[in-house]
Amino acid sequence: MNHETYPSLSFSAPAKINRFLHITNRREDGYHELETVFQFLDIADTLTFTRRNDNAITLTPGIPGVALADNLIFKAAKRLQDFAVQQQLVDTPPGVSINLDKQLPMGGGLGGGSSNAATTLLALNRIWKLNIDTETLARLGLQLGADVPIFVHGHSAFAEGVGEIITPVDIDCPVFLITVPSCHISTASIFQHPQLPRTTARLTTEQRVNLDLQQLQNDCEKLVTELYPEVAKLMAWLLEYAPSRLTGTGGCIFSSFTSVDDAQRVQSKLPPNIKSFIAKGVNSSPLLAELKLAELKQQTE
Ligand SMILES: C[C@](O)(CO)[C@H](O)COP(=O)(O)OP(=O)(O)OC[C@H]1O[C@@H](n2ccc(N)nc2=O)[C@H](O)[C@@H]1O
Ligand SMILES: Nc1ncnc2c1ncn2[C@@H]1O[C@H](COP(=O)(O)OP(=O)(O)OP(=O)(O)O)[C@@H](O)[C@H]1O
Repeated sequence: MNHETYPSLSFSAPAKINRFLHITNRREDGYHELETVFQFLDIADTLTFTRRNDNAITLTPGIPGVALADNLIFKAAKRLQDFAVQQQLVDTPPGVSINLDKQLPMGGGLGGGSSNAATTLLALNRIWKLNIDTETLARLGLQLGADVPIFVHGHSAFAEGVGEIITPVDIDCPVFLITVPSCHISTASIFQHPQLPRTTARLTTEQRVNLDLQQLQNDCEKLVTELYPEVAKLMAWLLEYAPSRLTGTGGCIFSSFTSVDDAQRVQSKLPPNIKSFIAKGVNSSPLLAELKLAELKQQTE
């Protein structure tokens, strides 16, 4: 048996925000068609991958309350392993030990689970030397979650369809104060709610070309603030200081500032029970640069 030891490689799984979110249609399968602009934040989980000599996929530490089989990191690794075998890209199923340093709040609309899945697909594609193209990885990712393709592509983007039709855009990169209410909001429960508006008109070509992100809203915001008084109270408080909006189906809110000092001034006044952090918007996911570096290192080895 081959007992080769492999180096460990670490990659970021950044957060995203939806700078606006329109719901334009409900499909027959229950999924919703959206129009949104995704932007990444310079805050991330870190995943460390070590190739194994056997075909096992392990994850440490686990996420309390999420079974290994339901963890999007495990699901992404398993999906890629199965695909590699089906497509005969490998002689034997490859294995990996994964370590997760979780920094992103979960279930708040920051896309941590989807981002973890995308990082796993991209990192293992490299580590297992599969050479699968980005489009195919995005397609595999879409089977795991609507937001995975955007994290695979790794650039700020206008997204439509269920989020998988992606047009890269370069947008302003404010400093954000991200506030994290204590309530957990299930994405599925918001999308299933009878009072969710679902028929916002699609943007015109003119609106798409000259995106005015200040003017465009999040269609989930009215419903979420009605259902969750804690979010309503926090939103009203933040709006006194800065333009503020819900990300995804909530409950995290992002407030925009031109400097870290300004964001910190408001952060210092927040009620003590509200968790928060300051992050900058970025147009390119830090993961892209890390993958490029790993590729260069591999070439010189
Ligand atoms: C709303 C967003 O946060 C915008 O970024 C995302 O599109 C949600 O993406 P996600 O959490 O990866 O969502 P998924 O795990 O794919 O779906 C969770 C649930 O939300 C609903 N869902 C999700 C995305 C979408 N475009 N339409 C939907 O109706 C579905 O009921 C689905 O069962
Ligand atoms: N690796 C993972 N990281 C985070 N959550 C995960 C992971 N794997 C599975 N999950 C499950 O997914 C749920 C949603 O987590 P996530 O952080 O992606 O939410 P979110 O930011 O609201 O996502 P979105 O904006 O895409 O709706 C969690 O509550 C958890 O049960």
